[in-house]
Amino acid sequence: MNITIIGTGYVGLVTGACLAETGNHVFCIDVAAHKIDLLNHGGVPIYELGLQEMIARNRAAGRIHFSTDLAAGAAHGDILFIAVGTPPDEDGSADLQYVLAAARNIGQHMQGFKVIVNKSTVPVGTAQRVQQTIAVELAARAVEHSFSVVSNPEFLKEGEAIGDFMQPDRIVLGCDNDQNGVRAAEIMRCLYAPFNRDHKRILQMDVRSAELTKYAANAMLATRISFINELANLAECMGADIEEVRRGIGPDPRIGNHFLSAGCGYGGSCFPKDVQALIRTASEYHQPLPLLSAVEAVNDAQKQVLVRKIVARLGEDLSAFRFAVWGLAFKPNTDDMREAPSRILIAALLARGATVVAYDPVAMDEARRVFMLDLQNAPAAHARLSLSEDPMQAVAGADALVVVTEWNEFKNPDFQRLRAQLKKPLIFDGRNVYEPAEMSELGIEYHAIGRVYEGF
Ligand SMILES: NC(=O)c1ccc[n+]([C@@H]2O[C@H](COP(=O)([O-])OP(=O)(O)OC[C@H]3O[C@@H](n4cnc5c(N)ncnc54)[C@H](O)[C@@H]3O)[C@@H](O)[C@H]2O)c1
Ligand SMILES: O=c1ccn([C@@H]2O[C@H](COP(=O)(O)OP(=O)(O)O[C@H]3O[C@H](CO)[C@@H](O)[C@H](O)[C@H]3O)[C@@H](O)[C@H]2O)c(=O)[nH]1
Repeated sequence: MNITIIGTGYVGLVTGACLAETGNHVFCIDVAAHKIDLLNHGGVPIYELGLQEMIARNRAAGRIHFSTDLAAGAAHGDILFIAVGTPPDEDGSADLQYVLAAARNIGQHMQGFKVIVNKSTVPVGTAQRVQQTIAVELAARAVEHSFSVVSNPEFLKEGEAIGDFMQPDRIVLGCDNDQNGVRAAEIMRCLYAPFNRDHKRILQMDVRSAELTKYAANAMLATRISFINELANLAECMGADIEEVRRGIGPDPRIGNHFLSAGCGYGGSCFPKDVQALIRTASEYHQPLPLLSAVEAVNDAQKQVLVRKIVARLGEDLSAFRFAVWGLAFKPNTDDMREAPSRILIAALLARGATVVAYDPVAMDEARRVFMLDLQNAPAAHARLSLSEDPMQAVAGADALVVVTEWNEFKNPDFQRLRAQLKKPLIFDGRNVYEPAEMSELGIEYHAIGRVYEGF
């Protein structure tokens, strides 16, 4: 099929590459000329495992093209995916300006029947707004072309995006019940047939339920994380170990093991903004969501947990201390630092006078950009932050190591060397990467999240 993807970010690029991989002719459009230029020169603007190779293979086969030409994009696709950002607006609601701009562009240029697919995460009712926006543009052109807007939320995780897209748990299709909706549903089922070989993955439903399904999934996952973090903090006070508790509850199939890792809070471009947006949408319906407000509040507090532990151990004034920070991305296997707990931690350490040397395996360029913005009003603090290209160099002479992201390369370092490099054998671990008993044996003072550490 001929497919157009509007927006070449984490979702759009992965969707485009995976649909090209299954034989479609894909045209990827973005307003960011520098991204399109990079893609047309063999680069990829984001770090996602396997993506560069997949794009290169499909470019060489002539199945994927990149352009800023919105008119050509609207003309090319029988199916037009909207995969642009929906960042939080000032009041926490999803900012739909990019989605509606994409809809306007489609309406200004489309010819013949089109399936418009909303892949961005959007509040209930957005498909209707997209439909109305396109209709207004068609009316302005005094043309009649039929189309249908499908809600097809995306559930991929960064760092595992290609696997998630190629082997999805489910493919949610929200389609209208009218003639165009039925036609669109058939086309979408055909497009997704290669990802639905056991015929059980596609879940077709009405559009509004599909839109809410995406928020429900993220809200549920965020709730599990805040729940386990709250219990971790309690376990710590009581001398219980949250990892044991997790082991104890996970085998119950009603609970399960996944998404119950205690840590220094959830970040990323999705959970924080989507929980916030759902709370905001609910308030428009005069239906408060106190549970999700608590999930958000617990997470905001949890992002401070490492700072609290550091201050409790070393005092409020940290100007005499130097900290090595391992991990800047909001999770491993991505360069994404949106809402990353590392940003809160580093800003708080610097604000208390500390010196920080940080390292991340792939997010170093992003870190330079992000901290330039985060610390633009605090030049003196910014001057006390440096980035090191090597994890052991970052640790050299530091008073403590703080682990914020559980990259594989941090899981089993040369502990003797690490201990020798640190000025004090002191680790604050925001992701429970190490075993407290092993740290005791190594003579390292260890502070984790909700774990029992008996000292050395
Ligand atoms: N990142 C994820 O893991 C993930 C997973 C599932 C769903 N989502 C949702 O998917 C959507 C996209 O997220 P993302 O992380 O890919 O965003 P992103 O910020 O990485 O990419 C969005 C892209 O859209 C482009 N864009 C903006 N307006 C445009 C327009 N009018 N025409 C063409 N291009 C335009 C931007 O330049 C940018 O390159 C969001 O709604 C997000 O919530 C994200
Ligand atoms: O047990 C856990 C699991 C995750 N996290 C944190 O939660 C955040 C989000 O992690 P993850 O869900 O793996 O990453 P995302 O790429 O943000 O993916 C989420 O958000 C996407 C965008 O909506 C959805 O498509 C995915 O299904 C959903 O998992 C990260 O900061 C993790 O460190 C924890 O603290 N404990």
